Amino acid sequence: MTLNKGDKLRNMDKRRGSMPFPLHLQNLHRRSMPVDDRELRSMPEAQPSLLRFSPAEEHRNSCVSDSSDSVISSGSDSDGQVYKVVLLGEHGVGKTSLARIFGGVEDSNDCEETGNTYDRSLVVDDEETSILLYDIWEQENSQWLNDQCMRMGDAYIIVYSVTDKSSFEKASELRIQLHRARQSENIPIILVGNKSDLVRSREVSVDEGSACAVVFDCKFIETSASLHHNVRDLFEGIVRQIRLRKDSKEENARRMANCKRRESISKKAKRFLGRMVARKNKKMAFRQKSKSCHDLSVL
Ligand SMILES: Nc1nc2c(ncn2[C@@H]2O[C@H](COP(=O)(O)OP(=O)(O)OP(=O)(O)O)[C@@H](O)[C@H]2O)c(=O)[nH]1
Repeated sequence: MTLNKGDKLRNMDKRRGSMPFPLHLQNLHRRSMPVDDRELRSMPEAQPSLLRFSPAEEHRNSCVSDSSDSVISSGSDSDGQVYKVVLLGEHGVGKTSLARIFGGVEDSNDCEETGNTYDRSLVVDDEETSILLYDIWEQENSQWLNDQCMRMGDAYIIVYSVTDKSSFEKASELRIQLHRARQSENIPIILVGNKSDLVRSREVSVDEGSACAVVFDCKFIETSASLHHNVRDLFEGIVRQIRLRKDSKEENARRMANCKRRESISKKAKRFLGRMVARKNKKMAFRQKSKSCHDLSVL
């Protein structure tokens, strides 16, 4: 997306809102936008306090969504942390359209007024999580900004258009770049094939999308921003992926703490054999992974 570098945006205050998909109340949308490199550099880290509503506003805006157990509401998440989710992808694949649905801004006439960052607290599975969604990826204008994007996210949504093969290839490149930038980290990534409504001009099949996700070890979903198809699932999915990794990190830390006593020889042997079997049986591992790449609620 092209960043708006106007003074108007520079001076705009951060606002936030909370509302279920779909949403038409533009004035409730909150944005905080890093409009150029300098601003992004000087931008303070998002604090949960920025995301709190006044009680009156909270009452007005909180609401339960119609079809699932998710709510987009105000307030901070249970651990007080705000997770940064970054949208990546080629020009025109629908990043902004997806972000605007998330942010509750759908009228394109409001383009000038909206920024590149959207925050929402989503209640998924009865738990609240605050998400700051960044739609600031630029293909060629700023290497610094792109490097920053690769480093700053707690989770990533890599979007391609199912009607544009080159955007699919670009998505693979982005996945590789991300892997290089964050090698040792197990970051949640969802590969998104957007514009699934354009059936006749499809150039990338569902199978190609999911095979790519399996190879690149990430989750996969097809969406249509135009029809709002699977958009809710996408954002709930990213929340679940963030939580799953957080939980498994905590679990690992707990396990490490408990594992002060020495492992028995038989346990070590079991672990070693387990690894050998997994390595030998790559086909099986591939099949297992490919089964789960569509399930955004498991690791
Ligand atoms: N049919 C269809 N059109 C879509 C969909 N999503 C986005 N579009 C259209 O595709 C065009 C580009 O969408 P954007 O959301 O601006 O794409 P972007 O990735 O943000 O593009 P840049 O800002 O150039 O990086 C717009 O005309 C959208 O209306 C979709 O799911 N289906």
